[in-house]
Amino acid sequence: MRFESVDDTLTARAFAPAHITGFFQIHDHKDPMKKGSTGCGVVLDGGVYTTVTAGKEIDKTEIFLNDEKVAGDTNRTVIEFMTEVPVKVESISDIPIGCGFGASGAGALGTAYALNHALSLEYTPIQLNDIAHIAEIKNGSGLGDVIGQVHGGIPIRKTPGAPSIAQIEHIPTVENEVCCVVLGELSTSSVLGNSEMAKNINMAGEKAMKKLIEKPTIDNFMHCSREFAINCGLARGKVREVIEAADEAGVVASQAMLGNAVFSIPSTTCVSELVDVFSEFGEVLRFRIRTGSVKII
Ligand SMILES: Nc1ncnc2c1ncn2[C@@H]1O[C@H](COP(=O)(O)OP(=O)(O)OP(=O)(O)O)[C@@H](O)[C@H]1O
Ligand SMILES: CC(C)(CO)[C@@H](O)C(=O)[O-]
Repeated sequence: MRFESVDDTLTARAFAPAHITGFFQIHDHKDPMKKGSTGCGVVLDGGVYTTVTAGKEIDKTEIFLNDEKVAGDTNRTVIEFMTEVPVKVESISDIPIGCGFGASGAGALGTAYALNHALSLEYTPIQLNDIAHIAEIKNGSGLGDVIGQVHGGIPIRKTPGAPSIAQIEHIPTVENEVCCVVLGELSTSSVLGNSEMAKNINMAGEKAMKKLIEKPTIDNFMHCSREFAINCGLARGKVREVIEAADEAGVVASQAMLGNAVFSIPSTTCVSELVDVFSEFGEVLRFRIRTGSVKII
């Protein structure tokens, strides 16, 4: 692809939603198409807006997140897979980074869709979804977020692997409110790389999945997630305190995987009580469930 003049700029913008995992099981495989997770999570109306630009003035690929230059390894893997043209990727996130909201998956999906549109590369949505999944797997930044993000709502990921092969089923939902409080960051790759933790995650994840399948409701999803977070040993310290404070107010909350953050999907009558409890620990972030998926904007 050759750009004749500086006016000859190609650009496109995409939105990809956040995905909070409630519980999961790791499924290792040497083929990134088959590696991933099973589990269940919720897709939010907040997420990452990604603009991709190519042109004569852009001679090397650079990635920006919230106006700061970042390594953007997962985004880079997406780009290298799709084109040799250098591009500028600018993501603006209205969700916290490194806190269990699937920002890396949203960035990968947004990059894939915007790049495809900007350069008219003619990949299909199915291919773009798989490319984003493979980039997450190769960089250890996520396992199943991309699958959730492309389906919207509350997808139960019943089999692992890339979006084109993973089987999902939805928990019926309207666009309920999701409340969150963030206590700090937690690196996804550091948890996934700890073999003792991975063993505990898999034992607790299997139990949670069995229990959810028996009764696939939002209420049961929150109970299964809470039990998972405590059983696998990830919910400790302040995260545990927030979960217990919510218990006292009669609302089930759990940890956003994998982050130092707590989330809940309260019934409309409990929202203000939950917000009061969460606000004692930090700023309360309020979203709605997004039943749609990625979009070019
Ligand atoms: N949209 C993005 N664009 C560029 N870099 C990103 C983006 N999202 C996350 N990162 C980078 O990924 C790293 C955090 O990855 P991590 O997977 O822990 O975060 P996350 O995706 O927000 O959380 P989780 O996967 O647990 O939901 C940080 O170094 C951050 O700079
Ligand atoms: C590993 C994970 C919890 C990190 O966000 C997520 O990608 C998932 O559910 O597989």
